[in-house]
Amino acid sequence: MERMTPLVEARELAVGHGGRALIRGIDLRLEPGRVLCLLGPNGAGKTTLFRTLLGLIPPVAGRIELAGQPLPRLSRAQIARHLAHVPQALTTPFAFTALDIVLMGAAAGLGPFARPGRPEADRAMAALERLGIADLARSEVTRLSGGQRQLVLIARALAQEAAAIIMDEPTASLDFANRVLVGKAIRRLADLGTGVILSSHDPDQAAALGDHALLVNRDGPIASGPVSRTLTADNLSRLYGIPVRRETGRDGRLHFY
Ligand SMILES: Nc1ncnc2c1ncn2[C@@H]1O[C@H](COP(=O)(O)OP(=O)(O)OP(=O)(O)O)[C@@H](O)[C@H]1O
Repeated sequence: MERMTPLVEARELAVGHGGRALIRGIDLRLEPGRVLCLLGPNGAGKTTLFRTLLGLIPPVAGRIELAGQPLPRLSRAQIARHLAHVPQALTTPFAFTALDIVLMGAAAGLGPFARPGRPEADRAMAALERLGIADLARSEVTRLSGGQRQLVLIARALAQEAAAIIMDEPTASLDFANRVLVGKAIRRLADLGTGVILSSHDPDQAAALGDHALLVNRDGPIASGPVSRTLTADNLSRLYGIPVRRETGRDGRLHFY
């Protein structure tokens, strides 16, 4: 059977800062419609890996391809068509409205001198509606709560309509209802064919949302593969350096404690 070209592929990747590797030997592959969860302790290098995959910092070693094309050969606008990014937090000192921010996502695939028009505005509004925050469109983001700002960032990534989205702890600052909302939105996106790579500090969430998991700590990658085989008590105990137990609930979901 012919193998599908992955949306994102990294081989023998080493990532770090100033040429010094934090993690070495990362192999990852994201296919359309799949959710890959990255788990690891604080400071392991998850954000550094994401910034490397997005072409924002150079790899220390190894190769990255987006839809079969080497990352260094792609322009920023081309990368934006392949990969959208939901950072950990929205930081802007400017009084942008939520709609302004989401419009930036809708316009990310345009050339450097093109201006967003009606189609981009419609896409931005549709993304806000999908996350149930259309009523925030005219609100200044500096006045929104952390959770609302996070939803705006996710809407910006949706509006970009990239083939894959990288999300850095997308539900970290959300209350329970918004966590559920965003979790469902992520699964729905994947069901419609988008590839998602997300980091999480919650193995239960990774098991619920992920198809695959990649576990990395300061020693490097510990395990990767389908969630049920990768999120084992042994692997998570090694990952976090504490005893972890795993249980399968009556609903068939994995729980860790
Ligand atoms: N621009 C930078 N220059 C030098 N070192 C950096 C830079 N950004 C981050 N680091 C260091 O790289 C290491 C990994 O940071 P990173 O943010 O990638 O970890 P993380 O796994 O995402 O952590 P967390 O779970 O706490 O968000 C940390 O020790 C951090 O201090």
